[in-house]
Amino acid sequence: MNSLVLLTGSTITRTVLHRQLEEIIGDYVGITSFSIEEGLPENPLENQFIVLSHKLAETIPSIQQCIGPGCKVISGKRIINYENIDKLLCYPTGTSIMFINDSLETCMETIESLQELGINHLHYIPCYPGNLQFPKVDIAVAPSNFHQIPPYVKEVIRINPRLLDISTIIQILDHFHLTEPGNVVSQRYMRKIIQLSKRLVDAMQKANDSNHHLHQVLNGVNDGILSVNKAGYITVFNEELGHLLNVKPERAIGKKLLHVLDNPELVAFIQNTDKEEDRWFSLGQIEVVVHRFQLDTDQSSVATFKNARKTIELEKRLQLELQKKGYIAKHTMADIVGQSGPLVAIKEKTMKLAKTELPILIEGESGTGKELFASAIHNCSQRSKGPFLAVNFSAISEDLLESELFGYEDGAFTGAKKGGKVGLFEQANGGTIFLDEIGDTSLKLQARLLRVLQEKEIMRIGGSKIIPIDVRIVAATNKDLLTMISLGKFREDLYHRLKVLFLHLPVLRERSDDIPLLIESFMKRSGAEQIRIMPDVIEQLKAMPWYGNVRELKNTIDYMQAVCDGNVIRLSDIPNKNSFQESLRSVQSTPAATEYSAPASLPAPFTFEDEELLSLLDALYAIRESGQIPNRKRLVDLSQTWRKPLTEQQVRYRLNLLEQRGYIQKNRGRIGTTLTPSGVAKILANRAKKPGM
Ligand SMILES: Nc1ncnc2c1ncn2[C@@H]1O[C@H](COP(=O)(O)OP(=O)(O)OP(=O)(O)O)[C@@H](O)[C@H]1O
Repeated sequence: MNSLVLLTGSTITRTVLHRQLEEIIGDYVGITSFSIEEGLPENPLENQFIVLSHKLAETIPSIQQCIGPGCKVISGKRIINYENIDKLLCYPTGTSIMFINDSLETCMETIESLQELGINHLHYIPCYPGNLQFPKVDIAVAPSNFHQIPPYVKEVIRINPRLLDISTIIQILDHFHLTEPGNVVSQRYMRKIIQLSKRLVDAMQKANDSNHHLHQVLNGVNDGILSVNKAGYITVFNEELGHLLNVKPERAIGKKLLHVLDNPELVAFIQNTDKEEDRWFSLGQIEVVVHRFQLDTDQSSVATFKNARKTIELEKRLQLELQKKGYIAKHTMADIVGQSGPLVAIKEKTMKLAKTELPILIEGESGTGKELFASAIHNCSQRSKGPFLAVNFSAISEDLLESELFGYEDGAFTGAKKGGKVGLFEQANGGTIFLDEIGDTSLKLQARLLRVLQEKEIMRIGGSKIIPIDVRIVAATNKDLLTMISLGKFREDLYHRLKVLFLHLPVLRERSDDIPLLIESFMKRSGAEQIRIMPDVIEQLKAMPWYGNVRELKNTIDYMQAVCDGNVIRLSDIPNKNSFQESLRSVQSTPAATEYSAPASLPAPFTFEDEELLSLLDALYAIRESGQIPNRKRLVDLSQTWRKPLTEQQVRYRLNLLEQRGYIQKNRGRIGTTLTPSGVAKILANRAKKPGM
């Protein structure tokens, strides 16, 4: 039988080349192989056909000693081993790659072969014994037996020793007369080569496809996108930018930026390597906002161009959408009325805290303006263009609250809406969520909220997907959370997460100097500027304790406007003493001693125009029963048949009173006013007394 002896330097090369030859000619030729590493034959070989793994092997003395008389020797030429090399195609142009091999020569040879194969978009840095000063890069190509790769390298592409190239294989086949057309050996070799090439082509195709895809994405974007490399040449220029600048992308890519843009100020701005920045530019008829930043990897500058007019229109549309859904913050810092020391101080603090992204806890008695401040915080934060959603924890039942906040997947529970539901946290993405009355949350919900604050992600009820959310949390309470923590009713960890920043709103009795300003603003807001208020009334109002704070003051003003005669508010118009909210401390002992003041939900006996209030409550109930949403207009209409028909303002005042007494709950948006269980009980008891009503 024919025989061949393979001589190599390293064991790994011997194994790889032996396998290669075995696959091609193993059926016809007996192959023996030796490596210097493992030891060469002790006696010189005679009359053998010897294949050396490398041209240089001829010059190695131990190899020379092996070659005895009658031997025919050929030095193999080698070609890069395709296996794993296709991975290199996936890296972006210009990526730096540490290229390790046994000598500078083999490094350079292999790098050249790669470049010839078309894998020439990368920056290869040769490393070899004698020059193992590893560069600080994330990717390395290294022989499979090389193990001293620095630990910071994130990905190592292992390459097997290079294979014998086709010319060497043909020489071997020739020697054994195996090259005749149709010979199975040459066919097998060709098949192998074709398979390898096909893999390479496939990988290139994949790279092309993803390039094409990226190209489509870039051109589908509504903003102009530009990238300029370190040397000032344009590498990315999408179609939208072409429209904005009136330049065809193919005429821009590859050109120097300053030859394409004739606005030196803009060129300087884009190539400025300082921090990220936005600037407004006029380009002919078009106004654009340019955002510039630098890529860390290769110091390219990237700039996005937004058409200012379109962006403003888009923002307006977005605001309108949010408005339609009721997801906007109605109040700004300017709506917070008052010039007293405590109010000015808290406004200044609020403005500073609003600028951060951290959660804020607002504490304060009922009616001090917690919701007003939350709304103002959103509007002067960087999220002001995003949605603002307010959730009142005491107004919604626990189960409903959980599904409202987190949403649910299709079929998560009986009665779940088909197709699932997007929760409020998801809807508030990019904006602020206001968690009002946070002290009224169950421990179970507190645990879920804690996770949101810690992980900034949620999972819908019945879902398994983790959804990241970008929402700022502002929470408020009129309860003393520290006491609740000591009673085991509030989680301490949640408290600290919520209270990263903290605002304690001053009570009205500590800033009675603000009362005249507040009165003036409420009168203006309700369009009652023609009504005069006597100075002694203001003095008396300033002297009152206002346990219901600004809300109570506002309700009182509304009431006085409704009842006053001849457009003048006099002392006699101030409501009966019993109508005012009492200090909780004087009314209650436990367990709500955790609250600062009487909660609005405590049903109190009617002391003011009982009959009218009951009629109104009944009317609300009737409207709800008929499946309609009660609003002020409907209530005014209904009252026209009563002994004393009500005006819209009177209805509003009475609704406030009903809410303070805990009989109704005024909700935002489409839910409208709802009756609380105490309200329903009151109606039913009243109807039982007066069946005709
Ligand atoms: N400084 C202020 N300037 C103008 N209006 C105010 C001010 N503070 C509160 N208000 C008004 O008082 C009413 C009650 O305010 P808000 O609902 O924000 O109070 P709250 O503290 O959230 O009450 P609760 O604890 O009962 O929910 C609102 O109509 C609000 O606009």
